[in-house]
Amino acid sequence: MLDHEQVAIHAGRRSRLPVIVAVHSTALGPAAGGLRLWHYPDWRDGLTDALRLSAAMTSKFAVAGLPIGGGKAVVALPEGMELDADRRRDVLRDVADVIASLSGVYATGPDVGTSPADMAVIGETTPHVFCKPTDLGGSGDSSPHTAQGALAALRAVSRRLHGTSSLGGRSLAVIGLGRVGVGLARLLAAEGAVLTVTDIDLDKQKISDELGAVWRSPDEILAADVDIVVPAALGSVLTSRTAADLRCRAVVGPANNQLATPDVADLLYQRDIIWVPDYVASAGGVINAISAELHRVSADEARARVRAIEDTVDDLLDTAQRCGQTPAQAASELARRRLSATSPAKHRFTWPDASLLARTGGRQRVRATRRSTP
Ligand SMILES: NC(=O)C1=CN([C@@H]2O[C@H](COP(=O)(O)OP(=O)(O)OC[C@H]3O[C@@H](n4cnc5c(N)ncnc54)[C@H](O)[C@@H]3O)[C@@H](O)[C@H]2O)C=CC1
Ligand SMILES: CC(C)C(=O)C(=O)O
Repeated sequence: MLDHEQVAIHAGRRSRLPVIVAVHSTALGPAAGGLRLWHYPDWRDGLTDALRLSAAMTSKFAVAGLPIGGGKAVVALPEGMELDADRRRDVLRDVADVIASLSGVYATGPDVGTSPADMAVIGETTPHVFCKPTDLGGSGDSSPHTAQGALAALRAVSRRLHGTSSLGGRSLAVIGLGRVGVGLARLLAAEGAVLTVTDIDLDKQKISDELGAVWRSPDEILAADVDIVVPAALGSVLTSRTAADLRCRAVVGPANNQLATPDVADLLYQRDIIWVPDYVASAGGVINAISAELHRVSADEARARVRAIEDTVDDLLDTAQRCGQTPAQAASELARRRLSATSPAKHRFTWPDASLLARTGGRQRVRATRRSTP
């Protein structure tokens, strides 16, 4: 059975590439979630990714306490296809057309393979986009905030493991030195953490050297003898096999959809390894973007909301311990409670029209507008 409210699949008018937008839930508000532009063996693998990623966004917003629903967009590139600047622009305009056709049910942002500059191109067609560059009125790159949020989650776990939130002297293995991973690795190195790192892109070894980290191959790193493994690349790194190989005491990181299957959370629990659900640890980027662009709070207040992920993780770990649950069960119950506390889906939420923001000079707190469903 399809769990999602709607899934749009279009062959891009210009690029002919498959553009997929999955809206999982608008129970809490209009849906949001990033645009992933990535290679897949088959476009249907991109569809599977979009379905899983959008469902995770619903939980992410619910646990973060934001009145936003879960969605995600994926453009599935065939293996080996590289996009030159013109073709990339075509793809982004195709994505913008699909988002515009959804009339405000979904707004996009950056994810793997996309950036604020890409959001600016989408913004030429539709207002339903966030994280555009700051000089174009957006909140800019989400990845530093995602890294700060993951750091906050790591602090809560460090307190559990070592009695202090400081990560100085702790050993961590960071998987993936992309925009979020490298930002997080730099924060950890600045605090005196002992780092092991990897990426499939061997050029990233330069960053490893710069950070004074130990480089491992992607195949070896999960079994590294460290305090905490930090997934910061793509999903499904935790399988029943890799869970058995782990030698760490916790797995906490910003990568979305880390579990290949939900039961891996139970395997980790049985091995006494703390796993913080990815949709909790990775929420910093959207917390900042929504706080800045929709709630119009100050940069300090947005940062404080991102740092509050530490309290959220503390509370989840407390609840899990008290109730004899895994942190995954505690988080998913919290999300379920918040989702079921909303009134039945009699109305569909949509993103406010950009003209509303323009009319209010962008200073007024903008609420999602509600549209009656037939
Ligand atoms: N950018 C953001 O604000 C947010 C990102 N995330 C998640 O964090 C993760 C990283 O995102 P970004 O840094 O933005 O993406 P990115 O595209 O900048 O970086 C991904 C990195 O992972 C590497 N990689 C891919 N497969 C790998 C593998 N098997 N082993 C090791 N390295 C591998 C890539 O070479 C690249 O350096 C993704 O799962 C994303 O969905 C989650 C929330 C927000
Ligand atoms: C950064 C946002 C847009 C996102 O998709 C996510 O949190 O996964």
